Amino acid sequence: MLASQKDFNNAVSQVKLLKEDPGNEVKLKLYALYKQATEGPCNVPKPGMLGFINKTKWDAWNALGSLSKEAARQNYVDLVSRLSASSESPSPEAPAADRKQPESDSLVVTSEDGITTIRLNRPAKKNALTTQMYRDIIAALQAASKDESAITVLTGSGDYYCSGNDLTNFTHLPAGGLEEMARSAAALLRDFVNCFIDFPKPLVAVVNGPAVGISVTILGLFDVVYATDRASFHTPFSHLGQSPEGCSSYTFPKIMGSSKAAEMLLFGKKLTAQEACAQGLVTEVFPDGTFQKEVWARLKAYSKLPPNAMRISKQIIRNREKEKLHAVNAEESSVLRERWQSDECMNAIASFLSRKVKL
Ligand SMILES: CCCCCCCCCCC/C=C/C(=O)SCCNC(=O)CCNC(=O)[C@H](O)C(C)(C)COP(=O)(O)OP(=O)(O)OC[C@H]1O[C@@H](n2cnc3c(N)ncnc32)[C@H](O)[C@@H]1OP(=O)(O)O
Repeated sequence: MLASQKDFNNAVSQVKLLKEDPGNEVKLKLYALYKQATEGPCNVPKPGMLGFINKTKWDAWNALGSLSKEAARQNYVDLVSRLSASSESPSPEAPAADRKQPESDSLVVTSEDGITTIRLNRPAKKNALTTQMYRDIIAALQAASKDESAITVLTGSGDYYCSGNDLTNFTHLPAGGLEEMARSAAALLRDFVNCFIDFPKPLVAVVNGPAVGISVTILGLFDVVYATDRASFHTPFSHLGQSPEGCSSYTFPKIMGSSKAAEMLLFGKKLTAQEACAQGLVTEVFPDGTFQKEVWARLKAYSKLPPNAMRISKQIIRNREKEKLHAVNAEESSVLRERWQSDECMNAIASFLSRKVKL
């Protein structure tokens, strides 16, 4: 569900309480989103060249094009909540030794040689993501964005990279029932994906085996994806009565063209590593026998490059897409919230859990 008028009004008040000046670029973004949320698409004439400040503000508003008032309101609320969170964080640098360790053993975070590695560590369950793991990954990414490492890596332990959402997440019904469960799952999903959209450093996926569901869709938000030739890429959303997330409804058609994206996202076509590389989802495929050695040697060399230059280059490459990605994430999460309450979805999960169906 998109942010309400009340959420928006709260965010407008919160901006005035920020402890740190967010800088001109962010203030311009806030201005543009505020205008779009309250007045809709830019509808006033472009100021002349002499009114430099007004022209800059007009350009920022106009750049939002036909973004709906609701999506602009949501993006404004998200931006303010990120600003509030970062202005409350105690220190800009969190050295690896001080890093808060994840709550569960299913995630292991290490920092070495300029690389922070976030490892999914639930091999007996093919690294399926529990609710706690989503939360731990959010915390790990937030810490990695501020630590001293140059590059951040996500990878898996064992023979799988990740089998996607742990389908038993949906079996623990809270007191508010299915509706409440879908609401909180959508909120968690949105926060999780937002962290990938906003991650400021080079983000690399080291895909050590098959990948399913959300672990595949978020690959479109990584900067580089290295895969073993044993990996496969599977998004069986229709089989599960669900719909795409991780911004894949936007990134996949952009990466591979709409018909190849449709075959994956609508029909659940599973790609081999070589196919995923040919489609542009994977950067490079390595033979399984030498995968770890080759990939880590390469990442160690890259981690010695000047970190600020890499951050700034990433910013240039990604920034103009960010608002769009936040809007896509909000929409996908809201659609899934409905899907999770559907019979199609509940039956599919029940079938998996009763061992009748394997994907
Ligand atoms: C309040 C609510 C919180 C909500 C949390 C946030 C929600 C965000 C959700 C975002 C939407 C995400 C969507 C997706 O990711 S869709 C994809 C979901 N994944 C699957 O459907 C994969 C299901 N698994 C399989 O089909 C097979 O297990 C697999 C092909 C992956 C492997 O088969 P294989 O035969 O090699 O191995 P096993 O099946 O024997 O697996 C070993 C054990 O691991 C368990 N397992 C594997 N995957 C999952 C999974 N995704 N969820 C739960 N459990 C999983 C499997 O059951 C085996 O367990 P046992 O040894 O106990 O039998």
